Amino acid sequence: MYFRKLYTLVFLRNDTHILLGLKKRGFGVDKWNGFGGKVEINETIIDAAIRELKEESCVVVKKCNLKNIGHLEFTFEGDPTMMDVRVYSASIFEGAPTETDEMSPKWFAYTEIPFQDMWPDDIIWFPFMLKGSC
Ligand SMILES: COc1nc(N)nc2c1ncn2[C@H]1C[C@H](O)[C@@H](COP(=O)(O)OP(=O)(O)OP(=O)(O)O)O1
Repeated sequence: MYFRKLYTLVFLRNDTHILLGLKKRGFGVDKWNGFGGKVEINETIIDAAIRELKEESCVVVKKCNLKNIGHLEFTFEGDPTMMDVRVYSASIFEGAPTETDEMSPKWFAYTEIPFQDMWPDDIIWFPFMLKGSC
């Protein structure tokens, strides 16, 4: 039996590129990923997605411009917590992606995603996301 914990993960995209951030500390350090983190108590999932994106990249996105594109569940051997990750994408946002204490942002062409420096599961589900089939 697992204890479920809610997380968010946001990807900014345009027709050809996706914004990833290189995690500078903590869980997933030195991996490229979307922007996200834990949903706080008394916070909606979407508010958490907006807050984490801003904290980690300085980009502001409006609720109406966030599209819910997926739901991932991760478990780790010996850990009773299940990470319940709600995934969003947005192509309309305000501000320029800026390095923060947590993340260093960079745009990648869809053909040049750095899977070798990402979580190993990403190569399985990213292609579906990039094709727009989720
Ligand atoms: C295991 O595979 C994973 N793949 C991908 N692509 N993303 C993952 C995976 N496991 C977790 N994640 C995501 C989910 C969240 O967006 C982050 C983890 O959040 P974090 O622990 O950094 O949460 P914060 O609230 O920012 O934590 P601190 O404030 O304590 O730094 O990774």
